[in-house]
Amino acid sequence: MSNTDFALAVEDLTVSFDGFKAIDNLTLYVDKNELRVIIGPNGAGKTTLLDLICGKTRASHGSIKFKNQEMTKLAEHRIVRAGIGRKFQTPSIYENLSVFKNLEVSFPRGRSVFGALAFQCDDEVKQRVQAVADEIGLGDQLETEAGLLSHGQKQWLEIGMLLMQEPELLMLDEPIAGMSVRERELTAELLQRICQGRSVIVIEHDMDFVKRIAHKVTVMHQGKILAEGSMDEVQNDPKVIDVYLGH
Ligand SMILES: Nc1ncnc2c1ncn2[C@@H]1O[C@H](COP(=O)(O)OP(=O)(O)OP(=O)(O)O)[C@@H](O)[C@H]1O
Repeated sequence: MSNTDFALAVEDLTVSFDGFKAIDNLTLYVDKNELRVIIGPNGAGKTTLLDLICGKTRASHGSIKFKNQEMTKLAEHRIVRAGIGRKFQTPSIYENLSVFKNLEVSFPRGRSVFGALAFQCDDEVKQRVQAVADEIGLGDQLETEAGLLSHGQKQWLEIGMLLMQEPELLMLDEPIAGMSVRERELTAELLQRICQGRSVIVIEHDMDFVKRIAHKVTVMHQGKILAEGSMDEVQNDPKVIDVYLGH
């Protein structure tokens, strides 16, 4: 494939587990500043697709290009460094550290041991921590121990930890699971803000939430793309109603 303007270009991607194709010759393009939601029934391959993009799982076949750079052969940390951040369902924050410290440790340090050692918490880091904390709605909770935050706040903190690295593609797996109604609203607003400077891919089952946030929806089924388009388009697609929304 030649170079494209897409942030992410996935082409002919396949992964087999013992002969079973969890992702089957899938092609998907995501624009810069786009918020894409992936929906589909259990076992459709949604999580596996994100695992492939972030390098946790290796493709059997096909290509994943991020800003025109091939990702399929890169180690996971190189994919992170290329600008891809991934949030899993369970938060992996440091419960006994403050919000400030959690964000501070996520600031990308110098790449060498010396860089890391010589690094001090200077104004640049403090400013970024404050900016990210404000973005995730925890700007006045910097000294709070992370373990004392609500479930929703912990999820936002983890998003903040990813934002500290300024990813150009952020991937989130069911970000509102377990959240209160108010937390869901705030998460929708947060996602709308953070996709203004980057692409975001969200896996989600809650259709009201999908309607609120999605620029475009991709429906997966049996490792393939069943439909793609606006929420209205996919919602009225008989194939989608048949395998997913009608149930
Ligand atoms: N490492 C693995 N080894 C074997 N099979 C796997 C592996 N990872 C995923 N699968 C299988 O691939 C299929 C797709 O799973 P995946 O978790 O990607 O689906 P999903 O669309 O995210 O589903 P859900 O909505 O339930 O999270 C499932 O049948 C699953 O059992």
